[in-house]
Amino acid sequence: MTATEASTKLGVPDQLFIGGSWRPAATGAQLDVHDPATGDVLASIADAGVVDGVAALDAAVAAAEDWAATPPRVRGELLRAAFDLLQERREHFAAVMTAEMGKPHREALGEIAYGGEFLRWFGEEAPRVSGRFGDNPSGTGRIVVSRRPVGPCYLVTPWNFPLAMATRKIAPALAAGCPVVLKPAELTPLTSLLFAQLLSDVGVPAGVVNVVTTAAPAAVSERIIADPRLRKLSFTGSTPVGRRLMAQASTNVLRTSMELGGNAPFLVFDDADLDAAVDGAVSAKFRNTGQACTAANRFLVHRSVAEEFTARMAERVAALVVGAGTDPDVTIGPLIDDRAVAGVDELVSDAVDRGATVRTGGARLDRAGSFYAPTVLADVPPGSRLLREEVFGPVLAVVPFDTEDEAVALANDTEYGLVSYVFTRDLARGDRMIDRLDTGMMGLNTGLVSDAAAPFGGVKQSGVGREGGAEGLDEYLSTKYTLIAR
Ligand SMILES: O=CCCCC(=O)O
Repeated sequence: MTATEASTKLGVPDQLFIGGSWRPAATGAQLDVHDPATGDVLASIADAGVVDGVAALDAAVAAAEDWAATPPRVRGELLRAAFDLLQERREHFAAVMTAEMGKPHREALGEIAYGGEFLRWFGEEAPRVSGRFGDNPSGTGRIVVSRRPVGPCYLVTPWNFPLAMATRKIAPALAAGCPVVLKPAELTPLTSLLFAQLLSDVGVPAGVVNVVTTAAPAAVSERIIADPRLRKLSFTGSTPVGRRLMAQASTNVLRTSMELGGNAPFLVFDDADLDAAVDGAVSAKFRNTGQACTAANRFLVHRSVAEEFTARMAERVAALVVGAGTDPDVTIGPLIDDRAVAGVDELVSDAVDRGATVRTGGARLDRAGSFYAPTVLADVPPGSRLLREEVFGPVLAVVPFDTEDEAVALANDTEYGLVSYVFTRDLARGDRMIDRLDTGMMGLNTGLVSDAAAPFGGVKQSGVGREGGAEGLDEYLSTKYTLIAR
C-alpha cells in the first residue's frame, strides 16, 4: 500500500487548511507520518514552508475583524456544535490518535473526553466575558474597562496529546474572538487536520482556524512570529524550545502563553492511604506511557513505607500490558519514536550505574516498534540524571525521605514547577504543602489534576500563563480602559 492510500484509509485530509479550504504546500513537498508501534509510514501529507505559513497568517488576519464582531453567543454555539460532533466522531478520532501517536485506544477515548471538554467549557464562557465601570476619584469622568480579543494567534502544539492540546488553545481563542494559525507537531499532525475538518463542518467561518503541518517547524514559526500582524503566541512543549520562542516573541512584544517541561514530585507520607497512593501513582506516572509534562518523575516516599510502596508498585507495574494501542487489552503503548526509547534507556542506565535497584523492567523491549518496559527503580541516589531531567517514559523512580522538611526540599530542588502530587491523610499537612511546594498545580490524594475548568500551568521554568478555566480565556483577551469625560 502506498502512503497516500494509507492516508485515505485513515480518512484524514492530507493537505493544509488555509482560509477555509484545503490546499497542497506551495512547493508540493510532502511529510511522512509514522506509526510508532511498527515504524511503518501511515500517511503522507502536505509539508508547509514559510510561504504557506504566511498564507495561513494572511487568512487569519483577514478573518479577524468579522470574527471579533461575531456575537459571543454565536461563537459559543459553534464551539458547542464542535463538542457535539466530536462525540459523534470519537471512534474515528481515537483510531487516528492511536495510529499516529501510539496511545492505547481507551486512552485515546479518554483524551477525546478531556479535549472535548475545552470546547464545551469555553463555548459556555464565550458569552460571559465582562468588564467593569465606575466613577474616577476626581469625579470628572467614568472609567470603563472592557475586554477585547488580542488578535491573530499562533498556536504550537506537541505530539503527546494531539487533540487536547489543540482544543485547549483553539477553544479559548475562538471564544474570545481571535482567529488562529495552528501548527501541530510534525510527528502527530493527522488529528489536527481531522479537527480542522470538524470545525469547518460545524460552520466555523473561513480563515478563523488555519492549520499548517510542516517538517520545518523552526523556520515556519520564526517567520510567523516575526510578522507584526501576529498578536499572540501559545506554545506547549519543551523548556528549551519555549525559551527560544519567547525570545523571538519579544521582538514584537507578543502576548505569550508557555506550557513547558515538568519534573513532578510525588510525595507519599507515612500516614498516606497506600492503596490510594498506588492507584494515584499509576495514573500520575503511566498515563500516556509516561509521556506527559504532568507525569510524576520523582517518587519521594517516607522511609517507613518506602519498601511496601515500592513492592506494591512493582507488582502493579509488572502487570501492565504493553503493546500496540489498537489491541484492546493494552494499557501501555509504544514511545513516540526510537530516539525517545534511547533517551529513557540512558536515564535508567545512569541511575542503575549510580546504585539504583531495578525492581521491574529496566530495558528496551526486544520487539519491533518503540517499546520500553514499564520500570520501577528503588533507592535512586541523589545526583542521578533521572531526578533532574524529565524522563518522558514509563519509569518510576523511588527516593526515600525521613522528614517533611527533607521531602519539601527534595521536591523543590528542580528548575521546574509544573505540578506536584501529595498523599497524606493529615489535612493540615496537605494544606501546608499547598504553600510549601513550588508548583503551579497540586494534586492532593489524586494522581490526575487536568480539568478544562481549572487553570493548568506552571511556575519557574515550567512556563507562564494558564490554560483552562476562566484564566484560560483571559490569555486571549486584552484589557481596554476608556475614560468618558463628564
Ligand atoms: O505534556 C503536557 C500535556 C498536558 C497533559 C494534560 O493536560 O494533562
